[in-house]
Amino acid sequence: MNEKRTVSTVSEVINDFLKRKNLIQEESPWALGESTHGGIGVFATRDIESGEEVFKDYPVIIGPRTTPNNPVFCMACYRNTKPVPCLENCGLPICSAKCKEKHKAECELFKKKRGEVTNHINEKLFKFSTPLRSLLLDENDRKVVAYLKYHEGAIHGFEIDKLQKMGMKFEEPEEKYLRRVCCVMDANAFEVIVGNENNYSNLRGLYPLGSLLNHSCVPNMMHVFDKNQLMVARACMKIKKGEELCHSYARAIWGTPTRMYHLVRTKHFICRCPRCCDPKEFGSYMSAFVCKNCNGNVIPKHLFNLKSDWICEDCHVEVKREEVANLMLTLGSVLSSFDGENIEVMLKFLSGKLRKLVTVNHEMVVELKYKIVWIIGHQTQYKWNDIDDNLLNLKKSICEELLDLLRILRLGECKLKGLLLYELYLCLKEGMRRDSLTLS
Ligand SMILES: C[S@@+](CC[C@H](N)C(=O)[O-])C[C@H]1O[C@@H](n2cnc3c(N)ncnc32)[C@H](O)[C@@H]1O
Repeated sequence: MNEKRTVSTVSEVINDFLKRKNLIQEESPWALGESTHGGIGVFATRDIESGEEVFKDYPVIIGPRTTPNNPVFCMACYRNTKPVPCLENCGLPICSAKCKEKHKAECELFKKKRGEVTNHINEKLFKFSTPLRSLLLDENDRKVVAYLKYHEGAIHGFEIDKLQKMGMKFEEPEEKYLRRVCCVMDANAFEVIVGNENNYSNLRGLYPLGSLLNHSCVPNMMHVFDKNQLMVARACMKIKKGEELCHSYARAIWGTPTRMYHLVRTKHFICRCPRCCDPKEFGSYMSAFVCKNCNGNVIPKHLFNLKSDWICEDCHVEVKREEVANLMLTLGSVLSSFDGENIEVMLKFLSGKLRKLVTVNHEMVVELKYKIVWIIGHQTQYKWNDIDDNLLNLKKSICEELLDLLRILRLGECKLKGLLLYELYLCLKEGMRRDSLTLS
């Protein structure tokens, strides 16, 4: 990058990218500007209605995530239905002749880089392949990547170490470029899910304009991806002209310390949005524990400090941060041990032990309720025809409680609200079906 990274140079690069992808809007409701969060941000150039589409964006780099257990999928269409090893022995999965054609340039690159070729899918290679794809970018797209923000640090670039351990060799400038790409991806990439909950592929995509949205835990923007991984970014509440457009880099159903830990570790900043500034999280107490002494709410003693001890709001008894961390770990492992086969055990834990330890809206309670919502009506043993009225009503109440919580957290027309409303609608539909059977 020769020119300085300013609002005007970045705007030029982004607009050129959108033009090349045919995504330029006639009168776009956004413009880049200096953000009070630091660096560049995206701002509304007019009032925007809730639900209105604000921009579309396309990934400059996209590929598999490195998460464990990510099922292998076709490198060209990203579907995970029966990918087979590429017949050219590059080690990557591909699913059809059409996809093989699309994958040709990448196939050549990977064969050249690997040296040794084999006729099976190399799952490690697949998993760490995304940054390597940047070697296929043309000058214009490399310029886009060069203008995106990044942070250096030990946790970034491990994909390149893994590829080198697998025997790949990179010249010094190439390695430097690849490591920079990893840093840029870590700072900016979006999780992209292709498929549905039963059969999905997990990707990460670098969306140039999307990358310029700063974070807020009270976001005014949300996004979805279509089947071609095109991002559609929408307002999830009314936005006034001049306001900064922000989305959330963390899960809304995490409490403040969990979101803070995630943002510091992965994005290197401390959020100071209204929710993070309020130790009670708008009265939701999503991270509070029940005081062993007086049953009051135990909350972090100091804001914006990951090492803070905790304190009871009522009796002021202090709790060491290590004790809270251990409790969170224990609760987390209990929750992940629930596989959905026995909902009664989950319900007993929810209304029994868990409620004695944490507040009614604690993130662990929310996580468990969320699990229960996706089990009732959908999973084996708990399909609509298998459940009694009690379980049906329970699911309905949980959906309503979670929707209330989203309102308290000021999350507007977010994706989770849409999903919960849909599940609530399914409960009401099933209830009406049962009523009509009783009447007939
Ligand atoms: C995806 S980029 C967002 C655009 C970025 N501001 C830029 O200049 O390109 C993410 C980085 O922006 C900064 N950032 C985003 N939201 C922030 C916030 N709420 N407070 C402080 N820094 C923030 C952090 O450095 C973060 O790692």
